[in-house]
Amino acid sequence: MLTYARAQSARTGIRAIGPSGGACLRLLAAALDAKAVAEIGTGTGVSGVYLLRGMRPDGVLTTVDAEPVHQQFAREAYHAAGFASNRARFIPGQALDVLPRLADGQYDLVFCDGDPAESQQYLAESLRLLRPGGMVCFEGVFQEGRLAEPEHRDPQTHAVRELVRDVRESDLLLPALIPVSDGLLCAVKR
Ligand SMILES: C[S@@+](CC[C@H](N)C(=O)[O-])C[C@H]1O[C@@H](n2cnc3c(N)ncnc32)[C@H](O)[C@@H]1O
Repeated sequence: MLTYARAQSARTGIRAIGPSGGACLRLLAAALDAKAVAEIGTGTGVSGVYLLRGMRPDGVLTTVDAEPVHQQFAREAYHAAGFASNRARFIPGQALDVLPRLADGQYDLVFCDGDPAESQQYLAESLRLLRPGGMVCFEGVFQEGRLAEPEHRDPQTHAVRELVRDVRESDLLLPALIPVSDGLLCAVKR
C-alpha cells in the first residue's frame, strides 16, 4: 500500500516521485536483482516503497535524509506497505556527510532525489558506491521544464545541466534519459 506515504506527501508538501517514475524504479530494481540499494532523499517513503517492491526479498534499502521527521514518515510508510523493519536502514544527516561513510562497490542501485544543487557530488559518490553493472538514477532532471530553457540560469538548474553533461561525457557510464515523472536520468556503471 502506497496510500500512507502519498497521503503524508500531500499533507506535508514533501515532494514525492510520481506513479510512472515509481513503477520505473521498481522495474529497474527488479531487473538488477537488487540486494543493496542506496537512496538520497527518503522523503515520506514513496520512492522507497517502489524500490523495496522491486528488490530481492532479502534486500536492504539504505536511505539518507537530512530531516529525521521525514524518515519517521517513511518508516511508518514501509511498515504500512508490509515491509519488515530489517529491510530498511535509515541514516539521518546531510548526504555529503553520510555518503563517504558507505562502503565502496557494494550497491546495485543508487537513487538520487535529495538536493539537486549537489547532483555532481552525488554522481561522484555513486560511482564509488556502485558495483560494476550497477545503476545510478537521478529524479527531477527536467527541473519542471527549466533544464531546456536557457534563460534559467539559477544555481540549481545549472548544477543539473552540469550533471547531465558529466553523465553524457563519462566513459564509465552508459546513460538513458527516461521521460517519466520530472525526468529520470539513469546510467549503468561499466
Ligand atoms: C523530493 S524529497 C524526496 C522524495 C522521495 N524520494 C520520494 O519520492 O518519496 C527530497 C528529500 O531530500 C531531503 N534532502 C534535501 N537536501 C538534502 C541533503 N543535502 N542531504 C540529505 N537529504 C536532503 C529532504 O529533506 C527531502 O526529504
